Amino acid sequence: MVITKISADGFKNLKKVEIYPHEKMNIFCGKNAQGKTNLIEAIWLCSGVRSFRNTKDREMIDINGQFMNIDISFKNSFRSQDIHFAMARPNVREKNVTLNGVKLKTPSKLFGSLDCVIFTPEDLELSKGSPENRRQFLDLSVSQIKNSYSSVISKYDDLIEQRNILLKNICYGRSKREELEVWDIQLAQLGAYISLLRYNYTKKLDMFAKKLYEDISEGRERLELEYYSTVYSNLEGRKDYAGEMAEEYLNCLQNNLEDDIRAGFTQKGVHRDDLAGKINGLAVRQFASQGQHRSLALILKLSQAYILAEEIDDSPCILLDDVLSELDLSRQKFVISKIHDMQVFITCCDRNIPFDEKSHGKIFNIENGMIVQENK
Ligand SMILES: Nc1ncnc2c1ncn2[C@@H]1O[C@H](COP(=O)(O)OP(=O)(O)OP(=O)(O)O)[C@@H](O)[C@H]1O
Repeated sequence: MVITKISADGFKNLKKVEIYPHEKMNIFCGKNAQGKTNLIEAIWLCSGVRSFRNTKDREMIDINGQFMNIDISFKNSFRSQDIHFAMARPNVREKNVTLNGVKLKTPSKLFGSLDCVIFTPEDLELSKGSPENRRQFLDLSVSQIKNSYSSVISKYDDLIEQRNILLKNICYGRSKREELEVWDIQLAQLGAYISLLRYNYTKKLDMFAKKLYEDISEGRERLELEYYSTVYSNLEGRKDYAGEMAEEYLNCLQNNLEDDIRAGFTQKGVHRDDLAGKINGLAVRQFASQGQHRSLALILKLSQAYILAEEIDDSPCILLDDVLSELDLSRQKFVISKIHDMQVFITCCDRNIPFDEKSHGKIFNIENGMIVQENK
């Protein structure tokens, strides 16, 4: 997949942007607060996934302006496509989003057209940070290859919230235990399905990540990844998420009920699971060094890109927002060597990036929301 043209105007501080990216490497250089991340965010928005910065709709439009529009043309080996994304004040909820001229109901309908993988500095904390980050990583990864999955996750989150409110009400004698059943049955069905999808994805992840980790550690370290479930002791070979697995999930919720009432929240379930790893047999969480955490985080993101590429039978666009400057030279070279045959958008403040721009890419300069190509 290759983005051939990006136009943007009025998206945050971006002004009259019109660029024709290189089909491989694109580097966007600029001082702080010039609009580099805004450009990455504009591309990401057109992938149909919500803003990675949690930007509210009204914040997307230039504070001094009334409208914003983003236009992206991209192609794969079969066809060329166009995305148009626009909105205007005051009614920012009403977005004008079209794919190849056809109006879409919501921006999320763009999902699955322009496939992107994004690396941000926060992703470098993926291994070391909280389990919540890894669950979000798994959920985004699964939703990229299974369209309906993100709505399952939001439904599960709503149910858990309802259940937790009810648990507190039971604790204070305001509700009865029997009222839980209706929530638990639904939770068990969704939870079993989520467990299975995350488990299957983790198996793929393990396959790609093992090989990449061996490369980054020059054969010295062996990585194993596994899905840590708070409900199931073993998910190997399981398929019947609507039957046996849902039943086991329900039993788990019911067996923990008294503890949950005391705690005031649901202590077991996919909202408490984790992606766990071992390096040379030692648990990453307890024993990994800073460098090992960082390498693992990179490898998880690279594996995400490789799995998506395999699924869509094409390479996704890679968006690296201010990540390389956080890495030492050998890791920078490693990352670039693993994505050099995909289209890449890199933002940075300085241009000490290990690649030969003359033969392999374009460099753009960003200043005050305006973008100019440097090496024509
Ligand atoms: N709605 C908006 N309207 C106008 N300007 C905005 C809006 N939202 C953000 N900005 C401006 O965009 C600029 C930030 O752009 P961006 O986050 O892309 O910076 P950056 O070039 O990536 O910087 P850094 O290297 O520091 O991360 C800030 O100056 C901010 O004030």
